[in-house]
Amino acid sequence: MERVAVTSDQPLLRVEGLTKRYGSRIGCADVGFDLYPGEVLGIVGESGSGKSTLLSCLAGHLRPDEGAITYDRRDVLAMAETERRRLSRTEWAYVHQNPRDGLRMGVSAGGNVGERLMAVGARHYGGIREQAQDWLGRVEIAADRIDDRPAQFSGGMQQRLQIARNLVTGPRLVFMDEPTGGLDVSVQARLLDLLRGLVRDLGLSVIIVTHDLAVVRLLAHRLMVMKGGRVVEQGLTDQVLDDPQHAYTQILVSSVLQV
Ligand SMILES: Nc1ncnc2c1ncn2[C@@H]1O[C@H](COP(=O)(O)OP(=O)(O)OP(=O)(O)O)[C@@H](O)[C@H]1O
Repeated sequence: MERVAVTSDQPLLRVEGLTKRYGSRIGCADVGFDLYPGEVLGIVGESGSGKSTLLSCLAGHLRPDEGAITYDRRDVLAMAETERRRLSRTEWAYVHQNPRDGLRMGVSAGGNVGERLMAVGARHYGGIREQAQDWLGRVEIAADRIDDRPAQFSGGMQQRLQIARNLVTGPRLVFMDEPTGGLDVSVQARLLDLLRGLVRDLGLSVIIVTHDLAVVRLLAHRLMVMKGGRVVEQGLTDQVLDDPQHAYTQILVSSVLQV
C-alpha cells in the first residue's frame, strides 16, 4: 500500500508504560507507542497476547493499573468520565468485531447512522436523513435499504453499516477490533478495500487489532507485535513482515506463508 501518512510534529495519541493485570495474570505490560495524525497502527499477536486488553485500555473500556495515555495533549486517565464519554461520541470511534455489539439491532439502518448525529447535536430531520443516506452510499449499502433493520442484512453489510455509524460524526481516532473477523474471505477483501479508501480519504488515525497479517499488510503503516502481554517488536509494517527481527515474529510470519 501507499505508505504516506499525514505527518505532524505532535502525536495524536501517546501511550507510555501501559500495564493491566487481572489478579496475578498479565493482560498487557509496559506498552508504549506514539500514533500520529493519519497513521494506521496494526497490533498483531496470537490469542491471549494482550491485544484486546490493550485496545480496551486505550478506548477507556478498561482502566489500566499503570501508565499514561495522552490524547491531543490531554491526559486521558485523569479525565472526568463525562469528558471521556464525550470524546468517545465525538472524536473517537470503536468498531467491534461483531457488528451486533456496535449496532442497535431494533433500529433501521438509517436510524443507526442518524442517531449518532443526533447524539452530537444534529436536530434537523431532513438533514440527518440526507447525511445517513449519503453514508449508506459510502459504505455501499443501496439507498432503498435505509428503512431495513440490520438483522435483514448480511454479515458484511452489517459490518459496513457499523462503520458508517462510527464514521458519520467525523472522528479523528478509530479503534478497530478484528473488523474483518468472522467474514467470508471475499467479503473480507471487499471490506478491507472499503476501509482502506475511507481511512485514506478521511485522514483517519486508526489502531487496528487483528490476528490476520494480510489485514495489517493492506491497512497499517506501522505494526506492533505482542506476545504474553508485551510488545516484542514494532516498526514499519513492510519492514517487520519482510524482515522480522524477533524469533516470535519470524514464527508468526512464516506460519502464515506456509498456509
Ligand atoms: N477478564 C479477564 N479476566 C482474567 N484474565 C483475563 C481477562 N481478559 C483477558 N485475560 C487474560 O489476559 C491475557 C491477555 O488476553 P487478551 O484477551 O487481551 O488477549 P488477545 O490477544 O486479545 O486474545 P484474543 O485474540 O484471543 O482475543 C490472557 O492471558 C487472558 O487470559
